Amino acid sequence: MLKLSPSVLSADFGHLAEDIQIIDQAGSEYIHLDVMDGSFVPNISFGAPVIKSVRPVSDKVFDVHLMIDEPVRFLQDYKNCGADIVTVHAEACKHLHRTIAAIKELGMKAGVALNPATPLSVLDYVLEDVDMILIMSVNPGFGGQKFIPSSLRKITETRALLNSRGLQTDIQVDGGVTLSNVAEIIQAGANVLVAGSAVFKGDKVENVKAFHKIFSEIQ
Ligand SMILES: O=C(CO)[C@H](O)[C@H](O)COP(=O)(O)O
Repeated sequence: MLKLSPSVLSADFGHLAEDIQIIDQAGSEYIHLDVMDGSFVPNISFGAPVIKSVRPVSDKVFDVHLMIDEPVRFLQDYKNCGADIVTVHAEACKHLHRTIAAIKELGMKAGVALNPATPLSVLDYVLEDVDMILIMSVNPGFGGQKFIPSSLRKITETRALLNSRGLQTDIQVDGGVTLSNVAEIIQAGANVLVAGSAVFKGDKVENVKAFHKIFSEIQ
């Protein structure tokens, strides 16, 4: 099933709770929360206290993308603030296998994100343990960037690898996803689509509906 995960990085932080309620009521399946530490990525966003403060406004899946160094240090905080899925970057973990196991031991789903230059092969020995693979289609740190075209081949190769092992793991794509390119991203094999500016710029409800219209034409 195709799922839309609007990235609140592009929301109005002064009205974050209201913006989350709007995209929830418009039908978004997930809420994507981008945590940035100013070290792993060149930007700082928000952390567990902010997520905890907006958790009561929505029952949707809180899909937390940790763009932070050594995220294993903070997993308990993300469990406590109500994260359902925690995605860590392969590049940010000294011990990726241990970090995935720790996320699952806390009762959350484990995602692993790959930056545009990171090969799929880093997942070879953890593939069976991962609930979601996040293919970054921009260099992480900022919203509103352009989709990197080589990401399409990476998505195709990820789906082929999963199929070859009989796995139906979710493939999430994040960065530069728009109403114009989402169909080809899905056709390449993605099923969880993150969109920041394409949802929050303009009419949020109409934008969510427009993504879902495309999803229904493909499904
Ligand atoms: O992880 C991110 C940036 O690191 C954001 O989720 C992503 O960039 C979404 O923004 P947009 O859809 O505007 O590209």
